[in-house]
Amino acid sequence: MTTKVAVVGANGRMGRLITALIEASDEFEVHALLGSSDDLDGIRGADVAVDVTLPQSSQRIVDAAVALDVPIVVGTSGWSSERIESLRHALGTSPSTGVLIIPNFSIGSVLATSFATMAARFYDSIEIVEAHHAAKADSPSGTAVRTAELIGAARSELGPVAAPHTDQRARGQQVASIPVHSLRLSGVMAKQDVHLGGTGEVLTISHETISPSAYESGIRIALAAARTARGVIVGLESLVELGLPGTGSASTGSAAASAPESAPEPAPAPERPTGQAAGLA
Ligand SMILES: NC(=O)C1=CN([C@@H]2O[C@H](COP(=O)(O)OP(=O)(O)OC[C@H]3O[C@@H](n4cnc5c(N)ncnc54)[C@H](OP(=O)(O)O)[C@@H]3O)[C@@H](O)[C@H]2O)C=CC1
Ligand SMILES: O=C(O)C1=N[C@H](C(=O)O)C[C@H](O)C1
Repeated sequence: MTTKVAVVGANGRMGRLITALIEASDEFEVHALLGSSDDLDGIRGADVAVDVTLPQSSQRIVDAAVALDVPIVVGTSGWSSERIESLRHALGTSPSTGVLIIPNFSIGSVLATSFATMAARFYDSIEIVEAHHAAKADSPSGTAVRTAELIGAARSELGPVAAPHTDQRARGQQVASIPVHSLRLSGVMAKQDVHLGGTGEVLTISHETISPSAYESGIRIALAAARTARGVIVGLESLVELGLPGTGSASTGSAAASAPESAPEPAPAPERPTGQAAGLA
């Protein structure tokens, strides 16, 4: 039985990638391809919808999917922990459908964020530098916001990071007290460096997406999981067993706050015998 998917944002970069992936798959089929001038009622009857649009459009699309009882995977950025909490509240205690908010479909990015979260309580001086292609509409990136929020939660007993002179504009935008600096550059796809400064040392956790193919495995995992999920689920790490302390659906901080009401069993950690995402592909 194939899963019928409605792609919202089908004309965009991610929408085209997801459509091509569905069309090449035996597991999924296209139910509808929706752009900004299409009626969201086109989602009706799909097994799963996926939203890859703009932060300012995403809430309305999620609301439409929930109203039609169609589970939705949200790849669009802009879902801060505050927005997620109000969505969770709106869905109530026994939701009949699922909303999977996946700030980054790349397993490497999710691992890098988890590593930074693990390291966060050992360093008081932490800043994030993210770089994206020049056509990206929003800043800071959804991944940087998620990373900063998870770091902030991991340090909840330690308090804010030590970030001097944040009244000066060039010091970035503070998210959960962590300065985030956004570059929008030709030649870059997506990159994030988390710098953790300590006594006599700096730990830098760096991840770079060099091809959109990095998103494909995560997209397949999220689409497959969405069909039976209930409630709000945040992050690929809730769907894939990373095997790291302090990660997964039983994670700490805002990841715990993101624990799904009814998530599917996490997929086992992918085996990567060739150094590629073999187990995820
Ligand atoms: N989670 C992840 O791993 C990733 C997430 N992203 C995020 O995904 C989002 C999309 O990125 P990208 O594809 O590069 O962006 P693009 O600018 O290429 O595409 C955005 C698309 O959104 C469509 N759109 C806007 N509003 C609506 C609406 N109300 N209904 C239907 N479609 C709408 C536009 O449609 P039209 O052309 O018809 O006007 C446009 O084609 C961004 O938020 C980005 O940050 C990106 C990469 C990876
Ligand atoms: O717009 C993009 O390209 C990306 N957006 C997401 C984000 O805002 O974090 C995910 C990835 O970084 C690519």
